[in-house]
Amino acid sequence: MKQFNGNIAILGSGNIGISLAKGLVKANYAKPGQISLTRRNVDHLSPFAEQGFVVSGDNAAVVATADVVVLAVLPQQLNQLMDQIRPAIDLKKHLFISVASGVSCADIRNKLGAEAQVVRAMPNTAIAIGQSMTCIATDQASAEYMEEVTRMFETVGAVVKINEDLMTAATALCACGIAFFLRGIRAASQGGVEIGFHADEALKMAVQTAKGAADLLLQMQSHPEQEIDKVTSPKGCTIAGLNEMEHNGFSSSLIKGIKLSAQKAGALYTKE
Ligand SMILES: NC(=O)C1=CN([C@@H]2O[C@H](COP(=O)(O)OP(=O)(O)OC[C@H]3O[C@@H](n4cnc5c(N)ncnc54)[C@H](OP(=O)(O)O)[C@@H]3O)[C@@H](O)[C@H]2O)C=CC1
Ligand SMILES: O=C(O)[C@@H]1CCC=N1
Repeated sequence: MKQFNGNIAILGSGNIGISLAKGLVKANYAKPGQISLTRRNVDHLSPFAEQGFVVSGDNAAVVATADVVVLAVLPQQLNQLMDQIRPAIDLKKHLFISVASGVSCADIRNKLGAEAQVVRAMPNTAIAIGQSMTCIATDQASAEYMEEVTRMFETVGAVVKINEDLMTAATALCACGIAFFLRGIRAASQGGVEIGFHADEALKMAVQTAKGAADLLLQMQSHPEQEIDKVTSPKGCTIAGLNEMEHNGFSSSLIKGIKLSAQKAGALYTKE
């Protein structure tokens, strides 16, 4: 299996780029000195320089020193970035991992070269603490590159390999999804304040309750409704609250939001 013991360039070190860098270091996949971080406003990266990361505003220079190149700018910023790095690419050496929503491996090869090894990854921000749900896909990258990308993302969470045509769906469910669950926790804590708790204790209670719900499903490998059935005592308060939420569109709004996010994720990139 191909092993990358070399340098990783994260081009576009914003929210997800920095989360990835933090996660890879926390997981001991790489040392800070092996990870180069770029952005145009490079001053914003000085806290990371202090932690030992290489920081730069020069994408092409960083690519020249890297084995793995992570494309982590917005879809709307990607064409310009790829134009910048094209002269520095060594197609025999570089593995490209794109986390950009709605940009296909073929779109990236069209810009970087037909022989480019391109894998798409869709992590979420929990990658910073090793708890990402990351979906990965490729159309043409070799099995050994896919194995290495799997190994890399398995150090920072769970990995599922999917067909590339499902990547926008994965964006909505997993990458956007973490925000949906966070909003759910926030809403629960606001309910907790209305019924008598201080905000800090309500939030702590809501967070631990959400964690318990997720862990029940992970550890018992059961279906949510099986676990819900154990909570809803006949004529009880849980079913009363749950049905009131459903009358107000709880499941429906989550489903509709996920569908809209998936639609939007597929429309963020414009080919040039
Ligand atoms: N946020 C998330 O949870 C997730 C995001 N994604 C995807 O990751 C990508 C980034 O999203 P996100 O992190 O939220 O966005 P951010 O805006 O936080 O990060 C993008 C970064 O790219 C930098 N940038 C822009 N142009 C260049 C350039 N030419 N060279 C170097 N750096 C550049 C920007 O900094 P500056 O302006 O200083 O250059 C910015 O810090 C998107 O494609 C998104 O779809 C995927 C999964 C999850
Ligand atoms: O909101 C966005 O467009 C990005 C993609 C997935 C998460 N954040």
